[in-house]
Amino acid sequence: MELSIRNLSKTYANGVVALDNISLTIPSGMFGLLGPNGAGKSTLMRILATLQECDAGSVFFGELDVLDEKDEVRRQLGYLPQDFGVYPKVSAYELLDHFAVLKGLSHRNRRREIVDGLLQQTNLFDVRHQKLGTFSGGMRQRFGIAQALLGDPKLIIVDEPTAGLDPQERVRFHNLLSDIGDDRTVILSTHIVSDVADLCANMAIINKGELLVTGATQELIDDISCKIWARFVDKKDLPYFQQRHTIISTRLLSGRTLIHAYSDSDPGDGFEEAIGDLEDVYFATIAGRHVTDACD
Ligand SMILES: Nc1ncnc2c1ncn2[C@@H]1O[C@H](COP(=O)(O)OP(=O)(O)OP(=O)(O)O)[C@@H](O)[C@H]1O
Repeated sequence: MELSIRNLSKTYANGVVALDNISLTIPSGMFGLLGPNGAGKSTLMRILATLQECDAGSVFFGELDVLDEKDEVRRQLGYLPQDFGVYPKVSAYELLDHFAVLKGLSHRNRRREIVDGLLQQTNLFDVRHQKLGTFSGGMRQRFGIAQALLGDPKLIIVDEPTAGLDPQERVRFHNLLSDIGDDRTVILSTHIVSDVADLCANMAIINKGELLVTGATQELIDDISCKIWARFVDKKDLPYFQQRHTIISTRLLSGRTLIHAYSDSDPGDGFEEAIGDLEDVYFATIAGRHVTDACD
């Protein structure tokens, strides 16, 4: 089912404009919401999860008025917040069972079936009697997904779920997310470009409360692919290149400084054509470059 956000705005009491007239259509499947810290992602996620009020705008999930019919939304929604805390002294099974009761699963045997199933799906069944305080970051996040899946929601929101996970745990977590994204609408909010590149068929980039671009991830990459030029430089020469070219990223590769320039045609100066990727889309968009003109 499609989530339709129209003209959504939110300004905090201190005057910070967290969301500035955002309109966005989120189709089913995995959708990546990408933006730097402070972009407004969590504010948007909390509004969608009915935990915060907006100032103006509308949100519909299919026919459901998300801003108005909060109780119904809560029944249909799974949410993994950025700061998902667990009770360290209870076991995974006990806490998930408790959440299941809160979700309205009152029938004992049925609840047991569902809780066991979710623990299996998130690969936590073997450790279900272990106290949550002993869990690693990755295990805790997988537990967070298990609780978000209670009640078989059609809309799932996960807010920066991979921050702090080691590479192996991230891969495991990605696989889990991609499994649950098959027949649902899953919004993944993150500042990690590769989370979106790995998982999301559709995406948006927001910064400072504004929607900068949205579309199919592969199309956005295709649109920029012919406009990225790369070269290694000595660090001391960086200001020279920054003055003469539109440098969208500077990164270290095996200890050497690699710069990417954005240009419709060969910028000269020793740059070579590079194959643009989602990081280039992200950096060029944040730098205020227009990236939606297709390549020839
Ligand atoms: N309760 C609040 N009161 C005032 N300002 C706030 C409040 N919550 C967030 N902000 C500000 O609103 C802006 C957007 O914050 P938000 O947390 O939505 O961004 P974010 O993209 O989720 O970033 P992060 O990844 O750091 O959480 C930031 O400038 C932030 O400082």
